[in-house]
Amino acid sequence: MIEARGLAKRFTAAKQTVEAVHPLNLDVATGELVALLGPNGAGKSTTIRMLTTLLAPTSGTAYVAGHDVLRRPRDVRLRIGCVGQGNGAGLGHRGRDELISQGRAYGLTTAAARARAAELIASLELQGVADRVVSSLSGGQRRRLDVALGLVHAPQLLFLDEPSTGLDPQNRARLVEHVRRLRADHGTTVVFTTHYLDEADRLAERVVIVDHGRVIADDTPARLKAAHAGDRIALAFDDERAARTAAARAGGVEGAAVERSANRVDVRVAGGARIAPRLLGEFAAHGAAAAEVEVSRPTLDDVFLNLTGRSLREESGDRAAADDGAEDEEKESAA
Ligand SMILES: Nc1ncnc2c1ncn2[C@@H]1O[C@H](COP(=O)(O)OP(=O)(O)OP(=O)(O)O)[C@@H](O)[C@H]1O
Repeated sequence: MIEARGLAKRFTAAKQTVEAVHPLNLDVATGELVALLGPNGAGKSTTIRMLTTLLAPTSGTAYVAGHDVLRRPRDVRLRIGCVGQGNGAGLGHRGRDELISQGRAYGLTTAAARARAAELIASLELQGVADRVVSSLSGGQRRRLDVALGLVHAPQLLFLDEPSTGLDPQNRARLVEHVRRLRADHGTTVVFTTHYLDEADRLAERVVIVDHGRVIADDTPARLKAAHAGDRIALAFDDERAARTAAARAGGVEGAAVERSANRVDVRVAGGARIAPRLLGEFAAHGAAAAEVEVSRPTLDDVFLNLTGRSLREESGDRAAADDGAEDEEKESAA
């Protein structure tokens, strides 16, 4: 469904060059549900904009839904849906009318566009919402309407750029459910970006982690966690002496990474739940009984931390910093 080879984008602005996307190879098979994950400014949106024909690559090629994004942008656009970071619907219009006009723009007859709008309203639970003007809708309702707009022409491939940003947890969960159902019911291939690591973990079958414009990992969430992050055994002791003894004992466990800070010890190791009871017994036998213990499974953030030495969470706060001072010199391909 997607075959990108050496796809790259360089922006030049105010005598500064930003390598937004380094030559990137990406294959997405039909029906896959793929998350692009990375900190602000990593190059996720730029990648999606190149794949959706909105931005011309500096170099490289990409076939999307069977067509070359540079040579056959129209054919690509007819086959894909794209929900960007902004709202797609006109604020003064009713959602249903927006859906119908979008259907007409894709060549459906008025009757077919009406039927399609009704179908999407039902499947995205927009009854009662679609007949109000867009400006009166909540963020979550608008986001669902945006997704519906992206689906009017029944695309084979749907791109969602941060679909859940700004939504409350309940609406995020609903959107995730809708995306899942979409794939189950229609076999739609979905590529989405997100800053929510738990969302990528729960929804995606495959996670492509991007950092500084490069793909640094690409696998299922489970395999990424197994390969790059162990379970975490967090321990607290009554005093520092006990913590030091425990850290030394834990250091003897094969493959364990141990960190101590005052009376706290963190052990990263595969199979932590199995290893923890044995360790606790060993600590106690050496006069260093633990006061508290917590075993947690790794997250995708632990994977990122392990790969880059930085936390995705620390970096996802300041969007403005990533875009700072960059004038827009991109070349938009004609609509
Ligand atoms: N039009 C532009 N002109 C100049 N630089 C740009 C432009 N668009 C993006 N960039 C730069 O390219 C890099 C990648 O940006 P991009 O928006 O693709 O990142 P992202 O991973 O989508 O980030 P976010 O999570 O914040 O949306 C950043 O350094 C950004 O400042």
